[in-house]
Amino acid sequence: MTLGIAVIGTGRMGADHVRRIDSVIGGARVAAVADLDLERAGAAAAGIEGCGVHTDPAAAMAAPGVDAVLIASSGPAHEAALLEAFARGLPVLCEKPLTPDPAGTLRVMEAERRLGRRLVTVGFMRRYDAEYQRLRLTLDQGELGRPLMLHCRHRNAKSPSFFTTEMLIRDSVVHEADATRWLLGQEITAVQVLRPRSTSYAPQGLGDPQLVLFETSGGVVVDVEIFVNCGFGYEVRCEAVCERGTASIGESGGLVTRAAGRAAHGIPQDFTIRFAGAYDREVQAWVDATRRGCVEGASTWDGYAAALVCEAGVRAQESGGRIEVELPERPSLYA
Ligand SMILES: NC(=O)C1=CN([C@@H]2O[C@H](COP(=O)(O)OP(=O)(O)OC[C@H]3O[C@@H](n4cnc5c(N)ncnc54)[C@H](O)[C@@H]3O)[C@@H](O)[C@H]2O)C=CC1
Ligand SMILES: O=C1[C@@H](O)[C@H](O)[C@@H](O)[C@H](O)[C@H]1O
Repeated sequence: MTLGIAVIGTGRMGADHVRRIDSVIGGARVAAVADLDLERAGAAAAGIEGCGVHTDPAAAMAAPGVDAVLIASSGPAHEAALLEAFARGLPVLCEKPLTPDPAGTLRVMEAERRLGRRLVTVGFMRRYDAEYQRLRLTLDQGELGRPLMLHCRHRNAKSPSFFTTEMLIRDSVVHEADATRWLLGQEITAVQVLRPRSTSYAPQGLGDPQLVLFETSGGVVVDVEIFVNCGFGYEVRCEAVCERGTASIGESGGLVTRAAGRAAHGIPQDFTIRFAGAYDREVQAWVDATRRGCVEGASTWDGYAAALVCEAGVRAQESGGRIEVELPERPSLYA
């Protein structure tokens, strides 16, 4: 059976996911879309046969032929959409952050536990990126010895107009929170944030860049430069420093040219280019698992753990101190 998907939120990511489901991946169709902005929803659905266009997420989920939901609305709208999907028993792929704050994620987790089965996959797409997968395999194979440190760089050319200093952590560094847990198989136990002077290219009031430090349960220290108005392009790098060597990803965009005394390579301008393959694999994997009746990938628990790390990060931003992450015991549903 072809999976009928309701896509909630048809902004930048939602519209890209509609295009991906409609013309890149297999086994699924866009059955309905919803966005508060009807025109935007209509534009995303243009040319897709039988795709209903709505402003209300609940109406899109109730549309004929909907078997599953992809949530790509703004972070604060995720919780209501998730609970609506649960009420209908629909499997969900939800863009990160699962909710912007751990209190919201906890409510979602409690609702899913009451259902007694997993319905949610969180869109932490780096888990599907070929370079991240090779880095994890390299660490798992153990030839480099135990990891000691990760040096991460996360740079965006320009932040959206609605971006706040908190969002550098909750919206951007949330990726490194998940990637650290996934790469190392360790929990993040404490967070510190150092705040250099802000770039004059950041909108007024935005503290950009920042240096975020994680400590992990296995004694690894992770530094993350988050810089969302770097100006020159989109870069996500990670270097693992291990006992017998290092492994790094994100160093070059692929092709390198050498001419007239210079070597050069292009830099992607945003995540839709750098992570295009990862988004394709993520959505395909979710569709395939859902059609088999399975739920795979990052769980609500992973979304919660990342949200707790980000909460500690925001408190560390405010206090300038070292904040411990209080992670409760993992419920058996997410074992
Ligand atoms: N995995 C990744 O690399 C990325 C993930 N994201 C995530 O994707 C989500 C969407 O981000 P963008 O597309 O960049 O934002 P956007 O602002 O371009 O789009 C959000 C859309 O959601 C709609 N919306 C908001 N509340 C709604 C509601 N209650 N019901 C229906 N529609 C609603 C808005 O009208 C807007 O069209 C966010 O969770 C964001 O964190 C964004 C960029 C990259
Ligand atoms: O998820 C994303 C955005 O929401 C976030 O704002 C960017 O900083 C990240 O690079 C991107 O992957």
